[in-house]
Amino acid sequence: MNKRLVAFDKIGISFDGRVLLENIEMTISEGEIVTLIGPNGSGKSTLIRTLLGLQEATSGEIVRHKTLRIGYMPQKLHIDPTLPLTVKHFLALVRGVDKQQILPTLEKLGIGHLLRSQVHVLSGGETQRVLLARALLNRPNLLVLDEPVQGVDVNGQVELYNLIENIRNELNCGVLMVSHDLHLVMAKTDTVVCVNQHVCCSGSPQHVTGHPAYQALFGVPGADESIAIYAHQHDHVHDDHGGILSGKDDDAHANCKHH
Ligand SMILES: Nc1ncnc2c1ncn2[C@@H]1O[C@H](COP(=O)(O)OP(=O)(O)OP(=O)(O)O)[C@@H](O)[C@H]1O
Repeated sequence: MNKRLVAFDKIGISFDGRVLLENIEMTISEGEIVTLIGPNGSGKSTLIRTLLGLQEATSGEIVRHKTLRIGYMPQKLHIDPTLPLTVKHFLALVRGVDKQQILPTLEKLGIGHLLRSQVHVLSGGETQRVLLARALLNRPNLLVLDEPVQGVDVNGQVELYNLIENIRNELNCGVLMVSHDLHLVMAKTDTVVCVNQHVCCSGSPQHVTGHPAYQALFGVPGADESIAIYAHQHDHVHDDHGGILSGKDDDAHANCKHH
């Protein structure tokens, strides 16, 4: 059986007394692709930051397997555009990197030809692959990807998701990713976790997309299935502290795991 790499155990996060997340339960095992979805500002990146140890949880704990080794791919590359920096030098900055692995890793991701390119001239898709290469050079057993296809066109998105799936198949690593795309990502995911203050629903893509809580949150496109539109129907009301107000909108949470 694949080993469990991470378990979020009743994680709660509040800022200035405002509850952002509560009672978050989620696990990621080797070989498993888990995708976090949820509306803007629902705390997906904050959960990732908590896993990375950059944000403290207000309650609960994250249980990490003793062998856990994370390769993290951030949403964006923040580098001063006036700073001359080649892809090779950028990747050589990875702590403990085996420099012999830089070119093979780039080649595996189809960007070996970019070795001597300046990082700030790369396209959106090329930048994402370089960031993925950096995450892989950390020799992870868990890849953590925060919106990995951001700034990439639809064809590029399909290719990137295919790459991520191939990497998982090859390394048997776990993958935790945040995504706003509901259609493409579903096909590449073992487990979907839908957060909106709490875990509204989770499970296989088939289970989640058929779940009333998911359907209450996301508009599912009917006529044109070729492109999924991220449509968050915010059909319940939060109070000033992020709590969910009761009333006629209760149905949106009627099927949630946590109240
Ligand atoms: N350190 C912090 N102090 C105060 N508020 C914070 C802090 N970090 C995050 N927040 C707030 O928490 C909320 C959730 O932010 P987060 O970036 O995790 O959401 P998200 O689900 O990733 O959003 P998006 O889909 O837009 O990327 C935001 O309102 C943000 O301003």
